[in-house]
Amino acid sequence: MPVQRRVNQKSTDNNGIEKKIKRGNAHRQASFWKRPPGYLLVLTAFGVCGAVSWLYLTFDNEITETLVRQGEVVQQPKIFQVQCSEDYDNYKRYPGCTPQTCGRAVTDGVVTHEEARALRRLAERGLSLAGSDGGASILDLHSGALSMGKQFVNIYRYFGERIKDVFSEEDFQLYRAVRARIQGVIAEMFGLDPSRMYLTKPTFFSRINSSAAKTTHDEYWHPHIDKVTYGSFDYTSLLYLSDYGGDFGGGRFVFMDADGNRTVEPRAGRVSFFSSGSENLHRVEKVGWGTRFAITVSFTCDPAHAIADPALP
Ligand SMILES: O=C(O)CCC(=O)C(=O)O
Ligand SMILES: [Fe+2]
Repeated sequence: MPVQRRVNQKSTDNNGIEKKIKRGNAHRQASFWKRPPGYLLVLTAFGVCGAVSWLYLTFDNEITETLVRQGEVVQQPKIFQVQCSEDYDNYKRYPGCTPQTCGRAVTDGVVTHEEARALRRLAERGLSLAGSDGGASILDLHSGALSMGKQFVNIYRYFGERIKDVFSEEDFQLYRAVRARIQGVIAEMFGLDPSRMYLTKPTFFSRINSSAAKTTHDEYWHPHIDKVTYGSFDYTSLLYLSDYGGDFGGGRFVFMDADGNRTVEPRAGRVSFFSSGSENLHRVEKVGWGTRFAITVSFTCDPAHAIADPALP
């Protein structure tokens, strides 16, 4: 797995750096008694610093480019093409849906501020019923899964008829309308037939704060590939419901490319979408303060993995 390779490579590099520094120290200690000229010590120090910086910049992969800032308003999708990974050679192809070209895009022109506010209120109401003991809680309106303590409950079973006091038919209509618009914009950007792509599970609201993780479910920050993590995903979309820098700090979305990191700063109403293969390895930065709300809405090309829109039971 690329994630694994990166980690191993990094620790090998760190070992290399450590060895270099240790070698440098040993050299300095041995030659101290011979009192070398001062300029040699200065040159050695510069050399070691230079080598360490070069190795760090080359291999640490912490060089970051911001694709879209929170304060920017992107009415038409801002598109970033990336080469499709070779994984697609091993997947079944679905005409009109399987990516021919891969990439990512961000748009603020699909969901209005009012819709984002209404969806955020929906998320707040639902997640206030329970929530994780750690920093990351989810609410899946399709399956009914809601984080509770260190596990999940099914809101439809747990709350029964009372769930109708929490969510209204209009809430579900709004989810459906927004889902359909996101599907349309993904189809347009990737040149797909929207009737050949299907909503898939899980589709969930997330609420993240800076509380310490209590279980692995709270560890949202790990690098991952959605197609690997979720299986059925072909296109992932994220609808942000709160503002980076205003509602929370940290929590930027990070594409981890071979030549560096590229971030998207969440903004309420912003939709970020991408092909779900390993060309779009990504992670979420740890949230440092405040609360971050988002919805993950994803699509599959495989009709066998299609799900219906969430609905009140
Ligand atoms: O919330 C985000 O920005 C990303 C979440 C994510 O990577 C996922 O749901 O797979
Ligand atoms: Fe993801």
